[in-house]
Amino acid sequence: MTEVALALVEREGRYLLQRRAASNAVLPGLWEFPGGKAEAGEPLLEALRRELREEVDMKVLAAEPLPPLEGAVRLHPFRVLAEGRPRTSLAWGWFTAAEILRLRVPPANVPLLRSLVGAAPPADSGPPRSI
Ligand SMILES: Nc1nc2c([nH]c(=O)n2[C@H]2C[C@H](O)[C@@H](COP(=O)(O)OP(=O)(O)OP(=O)(O)O)O2)c(=O)[nH]1
Repeated sequence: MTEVALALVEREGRYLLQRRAASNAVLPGLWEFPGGKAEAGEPLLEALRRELREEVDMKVLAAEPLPPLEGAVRLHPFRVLAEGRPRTSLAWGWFTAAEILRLRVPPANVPLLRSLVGAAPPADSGPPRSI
């Protein structure tokens, strides 16, 4: 099974999304969380760090894993505290989970997005701490 690390970078209730290139053979034009496949033997947290750096030039400061989702690939979402501003040649933006559900997204993301809508973190929960 292909293991994919996803970065849920949330700021003020909005998540960073980027739009996959229209030319991408896989899920063209869909709005996704930054992330990608772990290489052989690569720990998920390393894949998360590498993909966030490669895709949006941001640095992971802290990450907390959420339950994985099984589909064509296995998605491993992490709540991520990241440093910097996104820099990418793809279209990108900050969206609430409810807004994301109105965009074209990978089908496997829908249950995750629903759980984010239903479980907005309490105001005092603070940013992710573990790493
Ligand atoms: N990045 C990302 N991938 C997702 C999301 N939802 C989802 O089903 N996927 C799937 C699509 C792909 O099958 C897989 C990620 O593959 P990818 O092609 O983006 O991976 P990669 O960056 O490692 O790219 P490559 O080296 O294979 O070109 O996970 C999501 O929100 N973000």
